[in-house]
Amino acid sequence: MKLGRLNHVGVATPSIEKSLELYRTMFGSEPHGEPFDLPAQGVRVCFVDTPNSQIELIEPLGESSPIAKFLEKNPLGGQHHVCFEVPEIHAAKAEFEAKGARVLGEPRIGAHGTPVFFVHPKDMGGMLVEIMESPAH
Ligand SMILES: CC[C@@H](C(=O)O)C(=O)SCCNC(=O)CCNC(=O)[C@H](O)C(C)(C)COP(=O)(O)OP(=O)(O)OC[C@H]1O[C@@H](n2cnc3c(N)ncnc32)[C@H](O)[C@@H]1OP(=O)(O)O
Ligand SMILES: [Co+2]
Repeated sequence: MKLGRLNHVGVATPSIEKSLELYRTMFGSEPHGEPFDLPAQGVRVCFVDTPNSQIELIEPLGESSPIAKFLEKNPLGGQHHVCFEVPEIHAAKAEFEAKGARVLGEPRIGAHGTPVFFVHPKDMGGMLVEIMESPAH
């Protein structure tokens, strides 16, 4: 499998509004659209565009949010995951599994409307990796 385009860097935050204020003040950046809820992923999301990728701000949604523990350990928030595109999600999942990496659950529809899955940070050199089927697929 070839490493695809870096789609986004996921940044966990206790408050999307406060993070957007930071991006406005520090970079003069405006959000790409309004924040929206993704209940199936347990997060509220908002994107900020960069010239070659996106920052994905994620705030916990609901009590069992997958980013709750991360924010307990990092109350200010911080870099949470990186997301790479692949042409075909099921082939990518099978390849990670064949190489012994722990895929966290089944592919689910992500913030860009295509299926995504996560690979355990302990199998990826300490970095949580999101794999996303390319929107062009
Ligand atoms: C917006 C939707 C979607 C998109 O389309 O883009 C998203 O991006 S949703 C993003 C949020 N969703 C997820 O993160 C789903 C996948 N995550 C998980 O399944 C879990 O969070 C996890 C990665 C398995 C961690 O489990 P958790 O219960 O939260 O914490 P633990 O304490 O058990 O962690 C075990 C171990 O891993 C270290 N860790 C945890 N998170 C990260 C991280 N983001 N980056 C690097 N390392 C991480 C944690 O510190 C523990 O290590 P030790 O302390 O050494 O045991
Ligand atoms: Co993401």
